[in-house]
Amino acid sequence: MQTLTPPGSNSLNYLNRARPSLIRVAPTRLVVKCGYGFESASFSQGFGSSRADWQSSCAILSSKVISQKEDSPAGENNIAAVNGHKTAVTDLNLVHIKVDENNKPVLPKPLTISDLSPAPMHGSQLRVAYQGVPGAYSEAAAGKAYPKGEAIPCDQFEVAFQAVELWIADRAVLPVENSLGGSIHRNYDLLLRHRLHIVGEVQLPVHHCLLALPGVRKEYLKRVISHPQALAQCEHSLTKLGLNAAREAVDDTAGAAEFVAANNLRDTAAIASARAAELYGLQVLADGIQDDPNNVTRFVMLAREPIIPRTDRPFKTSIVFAHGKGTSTLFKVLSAFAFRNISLTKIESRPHRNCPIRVVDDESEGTAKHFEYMFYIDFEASMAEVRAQNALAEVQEFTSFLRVLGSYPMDMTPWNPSSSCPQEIN
Ligand SMILES: O=C(O)C(=O)C[C@]1(C(=O)O)C=C[C@@H](O)C=C1
Repeated sequence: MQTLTPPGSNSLNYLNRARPSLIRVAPTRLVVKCGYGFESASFSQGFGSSRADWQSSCAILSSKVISQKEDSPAGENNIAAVNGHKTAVTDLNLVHIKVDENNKPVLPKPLTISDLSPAPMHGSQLRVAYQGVPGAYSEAAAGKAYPKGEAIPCDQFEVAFQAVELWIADRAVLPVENSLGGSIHRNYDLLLRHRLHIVGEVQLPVHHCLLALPGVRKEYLKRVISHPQALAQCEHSLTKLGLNAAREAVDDTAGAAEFVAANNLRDTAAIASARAAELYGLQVLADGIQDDPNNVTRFVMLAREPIIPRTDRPFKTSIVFAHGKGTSTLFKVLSAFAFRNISLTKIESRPHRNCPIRVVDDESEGTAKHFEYMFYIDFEASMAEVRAQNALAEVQEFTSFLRVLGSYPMDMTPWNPSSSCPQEIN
């Protein structure tokens, strides 16, 4: 788990200074959701609501104590049960002291600074939502991102977002792009629709295996099932293996393995991890069947609160924006970064759901229709850097909507490519 120390004074100044300047307002309501002070509502709301929750829990607890006392039969005032704990009542109006099994008082410990950190909120273990079932690559990514976390499987990406929003989980770890298959568009759309912040990224080498029930030979196979990304990442290898099998997409790789095992399918193989083979009792028919040995998927770590951007290690910032009224918006936006020597690591466009088509009157040609897009950009700089702040201030001038999805440490861990070509086991 990543623990970031409090920000330096520069970033704090930045938070305070930038807050009003980059808020973007739609006709009637605030639409921009930016961490890092771009929208104060979310930043303070998270802490505010949890504190309110905590205060109301205290109020409920104390009202229970009082009603317990009032309900207690005469003569039993010295020991009361409060929420299942035996409590010695030393003074009717004052403090209830818990006692242990030897009737010794157990005094509450004072809160420390770590109790006040925003997460984890429930005990010391972070609950990390991922899409898929155990054995999915997303589970491995969740483990890489939060080694001490408790991985919580979710059946859909959207559920993982909601699990964090509803405090059922503390973080979500979700794939956004793969070196072979490209972007996972669904998660780009969901990032915009939900109000979570990107607080980190992990890159996971993805090493696929062809799995089948024990004793099944590849000649028997009529079907290969897996996540669409995994099928795309193994397209050429499957052809090279000479399989005469239809390919079918399912929700996740490990789910495919589980399905083959649970239904005792002797004509179906799954593309999944070696861990999925172990978990669901399948044999590995071919190992390392991804088309490129350097196959890597990039995952983002999402939280309810943003982290404070820093400058003491490489940071990346992700933004999303919509066109402004003027011309050459994209060119101007890219220039804002280029002039400041800020490298872009990713650019993605998605259709604008709320206004998908723009109608333009053209006197000579009649009416033209253009798709409207949302643009997602990742750039290599921290929002604590002045050059990044200035670039975004400029971007804001050309765009009708701008949101910072997160400013977070880059995953710099090198990965070892898996062996260079698929290995058939049988
Ligand atoms: O199906 C899984 O195991 C997943 O974790 C999903 C997913 C993806 O969505 O891209 C993750 C990594 C691999 O690229 C293949 C599939």
